[in-house]
Amino acid sequence: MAPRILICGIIVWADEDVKQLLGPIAEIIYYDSPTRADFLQGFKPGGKYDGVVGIFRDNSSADHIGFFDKEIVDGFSPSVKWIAHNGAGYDQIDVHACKAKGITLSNTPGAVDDASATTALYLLISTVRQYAISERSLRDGKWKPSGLAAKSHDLTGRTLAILGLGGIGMRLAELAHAFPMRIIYYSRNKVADAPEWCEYFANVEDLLEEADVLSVHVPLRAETVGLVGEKWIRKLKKGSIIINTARGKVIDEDAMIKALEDGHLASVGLDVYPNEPQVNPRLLDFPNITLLPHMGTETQDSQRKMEVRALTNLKDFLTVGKGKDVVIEMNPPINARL
Ligand SMILES: O=C(O)C(=O)CO
Repeated sequence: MAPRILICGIIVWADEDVKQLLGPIAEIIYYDSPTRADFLQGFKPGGKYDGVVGIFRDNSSADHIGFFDKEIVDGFSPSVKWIAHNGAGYDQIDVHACKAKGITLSNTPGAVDDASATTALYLLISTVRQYAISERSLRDGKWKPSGLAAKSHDLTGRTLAILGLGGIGMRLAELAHAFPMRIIYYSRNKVADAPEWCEYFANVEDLLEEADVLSVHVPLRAETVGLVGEKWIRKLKKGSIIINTARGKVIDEDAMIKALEDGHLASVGLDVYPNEPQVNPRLLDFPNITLLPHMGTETQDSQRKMEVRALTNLKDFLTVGKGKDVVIEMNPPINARL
């Protein structure tokens, strides 16, 4: 009997790839659960998802069944061995519950780098040049607001501090280096293959003191909730800017809003929020900030790359027993052979 793979979400761009990659080697079933209770019921012996060995998951499934938290993961049949998440951030999945149950989790790093880094670049340019306020002024029939130049700068020669030099942070560094901006970064460890123009700071507070713009690229984990808080924000120079395309909860939103109110921060550019899709109404009152509705991977090219990459991880799991892109918390790896 062919191993069963559950598509838990929506495959938008890689419909043909599903057939090619998994069709010959698996029985593909599509989730059909309007509620969490129905989803969990499906994994009971004889249920519609019983015997599934691998799951493709994307964030759209959360609208019906919620996050892959401990309750969901614990409810999977023992046959489930692999979850291929379609996305770079996997904070909607309880990775420790997966590990405890012998389920390997993979994500799609790399596939999102271009689209997410260009989103950060857009926010960087928009905030430094105050484009959001000027566009609003034009739409209101008022041409440009007076005094804008006094609040706006060239990017050339200014310092971009990158918090977390993974794939997205590195791609943004390359793009911003073209101005050129000065690029500095903080990561837990110096990145071995970072170019020499990317200056490493072992001490985050030294980095913050040098930054004109701080761009956040760390994943959301228990230890990164509120990482960019009052103390770090106040270490930034007066008039600096924060860009966030990572996860909303990595920044202490109240501390950030306070710093916008008292002028310590000149602007922020946000693509992510603590409780998406809700956006704190206090943010909407600032004309000088740029807000996007989580556009980080809203391109067909990136979304297709992500879908193919997640499906390929499942194919590799089925054919050679291990997929690529296993998330870091899975170390040492689980032997996921069928
Ligand atoms: O891939 C992800 O996790 C994203 O949030 C992209 O914006």
